[in-house]
Amino acid sequence: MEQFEGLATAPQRVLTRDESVDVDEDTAYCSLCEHVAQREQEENQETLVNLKSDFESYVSRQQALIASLIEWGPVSPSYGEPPPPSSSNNPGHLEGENQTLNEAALALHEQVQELSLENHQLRATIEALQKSFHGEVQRRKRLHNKLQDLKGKIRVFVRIRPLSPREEAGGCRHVLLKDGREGSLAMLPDEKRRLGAKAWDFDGVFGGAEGQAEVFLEVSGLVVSAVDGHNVCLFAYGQTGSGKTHTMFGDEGSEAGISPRAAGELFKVLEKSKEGGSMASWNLSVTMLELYNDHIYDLIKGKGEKVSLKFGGKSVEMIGAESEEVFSEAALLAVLRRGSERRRTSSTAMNADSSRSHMVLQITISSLSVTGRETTGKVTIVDLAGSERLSKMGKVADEQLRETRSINKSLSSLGDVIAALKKKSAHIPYRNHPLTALLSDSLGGSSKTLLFVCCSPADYNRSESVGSLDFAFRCRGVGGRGDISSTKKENVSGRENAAASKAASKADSKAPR
Ligand SMILES: Nc1ncnc2c1ncn2[C@@H]1O[C@H](COP(=O)(O)OP(=O)(O)OP(=O)(O)O)[C@@H](O)[C@H]1O
Repeated sequence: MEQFEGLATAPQRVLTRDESVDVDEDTAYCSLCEHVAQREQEENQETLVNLKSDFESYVSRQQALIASLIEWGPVSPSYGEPPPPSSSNNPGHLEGENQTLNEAALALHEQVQELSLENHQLRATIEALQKSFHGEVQRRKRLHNKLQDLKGKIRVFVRIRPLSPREEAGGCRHVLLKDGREGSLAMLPDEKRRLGAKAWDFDGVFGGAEGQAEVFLEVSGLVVSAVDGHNVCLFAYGQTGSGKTHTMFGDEGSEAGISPRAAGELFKVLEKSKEGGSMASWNLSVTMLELYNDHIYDLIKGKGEKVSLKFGGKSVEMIGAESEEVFSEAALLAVLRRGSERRRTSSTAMNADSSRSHMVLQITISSLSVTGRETTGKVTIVDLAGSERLSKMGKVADEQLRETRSINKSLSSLGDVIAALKKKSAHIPYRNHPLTALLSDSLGGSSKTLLFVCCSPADYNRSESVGSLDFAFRCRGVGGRGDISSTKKENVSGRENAAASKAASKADSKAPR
């Protein structure tokens, strides 16, 4: 019965169109064909198992009959007396039955051989389809990467928070307005201080009416890139109290920010890739660091656990940083919550719950494809501490003064790195500050960066907003679409910039605030 060996070990995995990793039609079609062939093979397999069992029962019945024939028939010389002439032990009757069984077994054997051949052919079809499916998966990855790079290696979005109740009560004026064109932003002139209007073009502008889900739509494609093996950096920059932590972490439910949404999306993409048949296994680990007064602390281990940096050839090693493996979205969210609670905050003139440190969250995704290809990508999420002008802080304690100076120094190092990347300098000063050293493998090169510049819309924050937006505009020039943008300079002598002023007044009349 060797012809049955190995049939029970035929592949059992079934692919469905829904489980397909991507939206690419060719891949979906390929996956569907594989599914159909697989289904057919499974049906054949079931028939074969039934036939095998029938065949075995015929053979055992036949063997029992032969045994009876030997026992009772005239061929058996050991018995002197012939058996009594009953139908059950009549050798003539048994021989007839044996003949019928022989014929049935022969017919079954032929059927089994036919099905075995068909099964073999189906297996070859499945192998060919699987090969083509894996080719399609690679093609989808390359196209997705190309698309992300075409959008710009550093993409810059502006998020303008709504006026706070305190600002509204104080009669603050809304001076930052979305222009009609996508990604255009205008700032109203300040006639009293003789400051002209300004306008910028970014990759996108989110006003106060756009919620967390809309913001995340710009990020989800980059989460797929990280699973595909690229380094992705998402960071929030802006004045204190402008909405950075709200954007990067947010609150529960619909107010959840980028980090918890990215956590959910990561697991969704990983599970889909595994079920879709392209990924054999994955591993996800997370580190969470705080950079406070130029020192790095581990937020996973606990408050006060210092981390140091060791510079190798092109790499930077984090000594003392804990990397926690997580296997579910809930576990990753629990790590995020724990780390966020440990972060240093204090009350400032601008924000009652101001983050006084930079927070760097790194999620590393390693995966193994079914063809044996190993891939590692990383999502780095940075919630920068708020930049604050010392002159605006009023009377503050020495400690707060030191914090603010350290924050401003690190942000200026970040600016230097961006400027060097923009100039395509041979030397990029990543190592000048622990913040930029930590981001060295996620800023520049082939990595993809998405910067959210958060701004207050209020007139009394005008100069801080201009500072943040000018910084953001400089960043946008690093690779991609940003290279072809232009900005209109503020007219400091008091003469109005006509184009910017027109954009500002147009935005003032129709843009949602
Ligand atoms: N888009 C938004 N919609 C509604 N509320 C917002 C928005 N952005 C920020 N806020 C609210 O504004 C306040 C300040 O925001 P947040 O703490 O995120 O600022 P921040 O830039 O992180 O400040 P800091 O640098 O001082 O830590 C919070 O109460 C937050 O809920």
